[in-house]
Amino acid sequence: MKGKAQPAEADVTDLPQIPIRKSVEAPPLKNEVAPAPANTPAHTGHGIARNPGMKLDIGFVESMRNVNRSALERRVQTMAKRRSIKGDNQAAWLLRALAVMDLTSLNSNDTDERIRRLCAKALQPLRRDISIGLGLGSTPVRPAAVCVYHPFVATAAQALKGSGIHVAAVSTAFPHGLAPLDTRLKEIEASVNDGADEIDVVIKRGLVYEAKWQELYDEIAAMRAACGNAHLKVILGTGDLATLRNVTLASMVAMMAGADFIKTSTGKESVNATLPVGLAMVRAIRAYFEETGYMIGFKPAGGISTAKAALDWLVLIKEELGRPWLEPELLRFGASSLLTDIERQLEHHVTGHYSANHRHALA
Ligand SMILES: O=C[C@H](O)COP(=O)(O)O
Repeated sequence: MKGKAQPAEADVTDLPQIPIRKSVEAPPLKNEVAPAPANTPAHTGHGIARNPGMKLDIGFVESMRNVNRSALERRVQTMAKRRSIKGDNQAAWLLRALAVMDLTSLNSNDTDERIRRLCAKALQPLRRDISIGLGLGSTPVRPAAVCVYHPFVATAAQALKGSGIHVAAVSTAFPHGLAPLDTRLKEIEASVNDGADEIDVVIKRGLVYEAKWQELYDEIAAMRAACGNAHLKVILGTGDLATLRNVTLASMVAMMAGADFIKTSTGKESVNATLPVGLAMVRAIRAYFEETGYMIGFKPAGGISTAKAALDWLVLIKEELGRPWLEPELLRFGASSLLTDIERQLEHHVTGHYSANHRHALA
């Protein structure tokens, strides 16, 4: 991915100071982080090697079949009850949520002008008085990426040039993914040519229903090849997949095919990102890491619109995967309206009162 995390961010969002009880920390991971080869072109700058993928291993995929929904739901409920993040710590976590955000606009009535305004918001996401009140000084805390439909990639790339903010494109016939493969691959190439350095692709959910794992693998591998150096986020459309077992198996196949991130939802399904689904996916990420040593990113997306929801997700990820997964290289929130609530909560932290939503308007 292009650019690097802003160095001073780590100071204001120093999560190890967050009072999460030691007993609920994620257990240590089995393997060491895979070292990045010095000449890896897409090396992220955080010592994280890009997932090269692996041959489809049906035995490994099938070994993940036994997903216990009620156990996952219980785990999620326990985490929510234990969470207590207040005051300065809460502000720090909210800044972290902002730093890992893919600020998104995926509306059928998007225009170049609207995307330019979205990019302006990404460049200066917090009102100046709030930034100063938080003691951020001139240190910008900004979203990791702006995420748009293909026709707006060039506009976003131009508006964000030199900022270090990535440009993500939803390509491959978003949100259903039902165009011919060749058409979808051409869309990826066009987005990369226009300046996208991250591509969010959707899978054909029917391939999961029919357990056509080889075809799913082949399609994702072809998409990865079409991305070149751009990073590939694979959207599973989990609300369409019916079972957590399907979610887990699709996650495994996507990672084996070379996904840099796996992402829950398009935001267009009737059920979008939920914590039990997220838990199933991060456990698949963990299993893949323990098997291969490669760290795959996670992007919950769709319906995450409140600061409280973002905190719940951050706690889940920290407890299940640990601190390294709280960096933009490994975590993103796909969200169109979350920034508004985060800014409101940070304003409250600074001033003690809330202002109306329209004072934090996005595009
Ligand atoms: O990928 C991102 C999602 O489309 C955003 O969904 P949202 O509009 O529900 O936040």
